[in-house]
Amino acid sequence: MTEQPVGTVTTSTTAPMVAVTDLRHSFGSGERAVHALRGVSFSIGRGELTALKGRSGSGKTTLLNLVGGLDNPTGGSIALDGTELAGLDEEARLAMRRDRIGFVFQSFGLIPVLTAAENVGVPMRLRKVPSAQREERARTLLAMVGLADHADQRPGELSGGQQQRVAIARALANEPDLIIADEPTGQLDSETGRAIMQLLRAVVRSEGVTALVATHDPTLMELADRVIELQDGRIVEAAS
Ligand SMILES: Nc1ncnc2c1ncn2[C@@H]1O[C@H](COP(=O)(O)OP(=O)(O)OP(=O)(O)O)[C@@H](O)[C@H]1O
Repeated sequence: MTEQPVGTVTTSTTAPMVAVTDLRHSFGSGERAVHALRGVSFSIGRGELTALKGRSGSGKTTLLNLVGGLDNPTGGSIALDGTELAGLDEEARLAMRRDRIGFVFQSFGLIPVLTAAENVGVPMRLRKVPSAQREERARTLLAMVGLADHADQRPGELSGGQQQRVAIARALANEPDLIIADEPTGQLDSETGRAIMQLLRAVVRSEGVTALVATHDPTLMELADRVIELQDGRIVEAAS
């Protein structure tokens, strides 16, 4: 049994990993308000890889930030594994992000002065995992993403594709239930991008995680279990 923070809804084993209902989000107010999301609803089952597509400005990043608990929606609700994000206090929300979600960004987001293994260890440090255990898991994860021989190199000594592999290993460090990735291949050439997408597909399968990935990359759309398309803050297509 995992401990439930006070004030959260009890997790149900049948709940979808992600349930988004009539989600709305605006930036600013009055006449100048930008309505980035205008009533978005969908759910993602456990172990599914969902690609989120849409033109620039359609609301993809806004949606990922809300699902990841990085921002509060203007309206509607988000439940992760049956827990309503709106019902969590700041501490519980932080714990949810740290322990149950792994983030992957377009710009990799690695710490330049740390080695690949130390970067992968960062989320575990936040959870106070002892260093020997951290080191061992970091090396296991780096081997899984094909970087066994690069554990002691710093990001500046790695290619873009290798850096994104480190970021994927880092996202898996705390055995998350959900991976949220925003344009993970946006800075990579198409061949490297394809390899990263195949890696994401493989880890979603092998680790049993759920993934929501914003992308313009047709490779991921082919590999995804489903594709959700956003247009002007609304879902226009939710193919399975
Ligand atoms: N912090 C902000 N302040 C004001 N408007 C914002 C802010 N962030 C996003 N927006 C607006 O919200 C809308 C949705 O933006 P969002 O970044 O979610 O789109 P996107 O689909 O991720 O685009 P891209 O593919 O270019 O990353 C856009 O009109 C954008 O200008």
